Amino acid sequence: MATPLVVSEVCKSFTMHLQGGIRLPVVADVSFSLAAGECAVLGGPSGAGKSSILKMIYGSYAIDSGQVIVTHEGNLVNLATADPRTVIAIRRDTIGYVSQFLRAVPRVSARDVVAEPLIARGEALEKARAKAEHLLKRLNLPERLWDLPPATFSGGEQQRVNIARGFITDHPVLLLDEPTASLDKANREIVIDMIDEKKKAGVALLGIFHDQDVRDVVADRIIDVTDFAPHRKAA
Ligand SMILES: Nc1ncnc2c1ncn2[C@@H]1O[C@H](COP(=O)(O)OP(=O)(O)OP(=O)(O)O)[C@@H](O)[C@H]1O
Repeated sequence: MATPLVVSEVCKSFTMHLQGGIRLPVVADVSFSLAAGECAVLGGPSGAGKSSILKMIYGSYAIDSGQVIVTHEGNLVNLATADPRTVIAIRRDTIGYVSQFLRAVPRVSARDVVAEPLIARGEALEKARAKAEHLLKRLNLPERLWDLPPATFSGGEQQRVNIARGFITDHPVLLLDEPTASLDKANREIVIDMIDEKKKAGVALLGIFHDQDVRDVVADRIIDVTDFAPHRKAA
């Protein structure tokens, strides 16, 4: 079986156009791979570049140099050079992402926000909605909220909608950016179980977890992002 994700010598800096074009190097020579069925966790202090690495892998941030190779529909694709249509197809079928905050779509119910990634992959509406309801129930989102748009939900409720949306598909790679940050202990336990089920299903997971208890339980391996600090490379 092909390695689902290989990150090789990736470098990233931000150019601050409003500050006279100053370049801020964030990470350099980021190299690691993810195996099917493992959960690797990005570690390191605030500002080390953990979220930036996830965003590059998801195609949200441009990559200055290096490669992010993903196995997509049986082919190896380099996300650093992929065209936007390919990035959209990879997001639909290969790489899932649970961000910290829900980007709520006005007037779309919580149930349909969760069902949408399955519908985009061709699942029948009723089946997708049934699966969405199952996940929302599992995550203890009160049934009275399912028909409502999540914009006015509490932080923890929005996060559970986001988790359900990210976990509803069977993407082979799943990126998790602090998925448990706003959750109480009971719901954190449920998300830990859901991560475990993904691992058993052969999904490769890469996450950021500031909560040490969650990290200790889910991490098969910690990738220390300070190893990719740009100044170390220049020294
Ligand atoms: N869009 C951006 N424009 C400019 N600088 C950015 C941008 N995104 C991130 N940075 C900078 O890159 C550095 C790394 O940020 P990043 O969010 O990746 O760190 P992190 O390790 O995830 O931090 P935290 O644990 O606090 O979330 C920071 O100095 C941040 O200010």
